[in-house]
Amino acid sequence: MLSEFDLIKQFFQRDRRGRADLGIGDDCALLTPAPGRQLAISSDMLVEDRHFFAGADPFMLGHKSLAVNLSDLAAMGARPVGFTLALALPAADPAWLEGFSRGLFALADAHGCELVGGDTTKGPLNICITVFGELTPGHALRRDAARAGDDIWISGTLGDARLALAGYWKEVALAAHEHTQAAQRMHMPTPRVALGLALAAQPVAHAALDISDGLVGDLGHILAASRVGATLDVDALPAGPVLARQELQLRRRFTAAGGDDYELCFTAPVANREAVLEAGRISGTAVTRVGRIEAEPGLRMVDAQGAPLDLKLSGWDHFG
Ligand SMILES: Nc1ncnc2c1ncn2[C@@H]1O[C@H](COP(=O)(O)OP(=O)(O)OP(=O)(O)O)[C@@H](O)[C@H]1O
Ligand SMILES: Cc1ncc(C[n+]2csc(CCOP(=O)(O)O)c2C)c(N)n1
Ligand SMILES: [Mg+2]
Repeated sequence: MLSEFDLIKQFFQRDRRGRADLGIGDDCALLTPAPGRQLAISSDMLVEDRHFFAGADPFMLGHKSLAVNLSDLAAMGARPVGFTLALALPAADPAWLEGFSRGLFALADAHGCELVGGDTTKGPLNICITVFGELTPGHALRRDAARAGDDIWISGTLGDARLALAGYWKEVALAAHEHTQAAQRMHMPTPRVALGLALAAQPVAHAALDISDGLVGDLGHILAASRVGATLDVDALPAGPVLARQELQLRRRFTAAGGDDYELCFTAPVANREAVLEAGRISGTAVTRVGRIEAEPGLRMVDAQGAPLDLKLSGWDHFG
């Protein structure tokens, strides 16, 4: 039987020296911030039966637990530095821990983000990560920084994760290979860290966030914080490759209000269009212009001809 401390030592404590002055093993980790840089901090929790199905693949769960957190750093334009991991586990299962830690560290190492501490307890499966990043003071891509006249942009594609969920829920009948492809987007999201860094560099963008609850809900946070409104061209939203083959109404619903996308939605002045495209190129991330920030409050959704669309969509709400 693995004890609590064996488990930490075997699966989470690593010998290599990292950025932290003191990592796993004491009451706190110690990190020295780089001189003149600002810390960006965010937490995200994944709960069984709410964020993932019971029996979920542990490698993909390790990846996703960190990916959704790195996505928040990306949305702020911060460079990942380190993270803590709080875990509740129903049992100390070595096979599960091996897969989980492999998925977690594969992504952590790809971003130079060090696991510096955490907490482990017995209980219903629950994974909570807190990430730490750094950025140049004044360059953070804040939700309150959108201005009337800005373009609205989206990274990558939207809706395939929601389509996969619809497949699991039997809302939509998908061929097995289509479901497998869409499910990859749901279980293994790609945090757009390089794009976030490129957008915060000049800075090129004004406001940004990552899309976790669905675009219309999340864009609403930018509009409220910035005290502006927007027109969104729903038919310009880039659908994931599997969703792109579905009918128009489903495409509209799942691109505009899917959830689990972990793409960036950001605003930038019209004068920076070429700079945004360049940020996309240097980060290897597709970027698509999908609307305009306006002084008039409210979100106006329109079709490709500019005609109003009344889609009655809202964002994911755990208590809604
Ligand atoms: N229990 C809490 N105590 C303090 N602040 C919280 C708590 N829960 C959320 N917040 C804060 O509320 C804001 C919105 O949280 P939320 O988790 O919805 O973030 P998000 O980035 O919109 O979504 P996601 O968590 O999917 O990335 C964040 O600033 C977050 O730090
Ligand atoms: C089993 C299962 N059911 C539903 C979903 C969809 N889902 C759950 S939480 C969430 C929003 C982001 O969460 P948060 O705001 O807590 O970060 C979404 C889109 C899923 N992934 N797995
Ligand atoms: Mg977020």
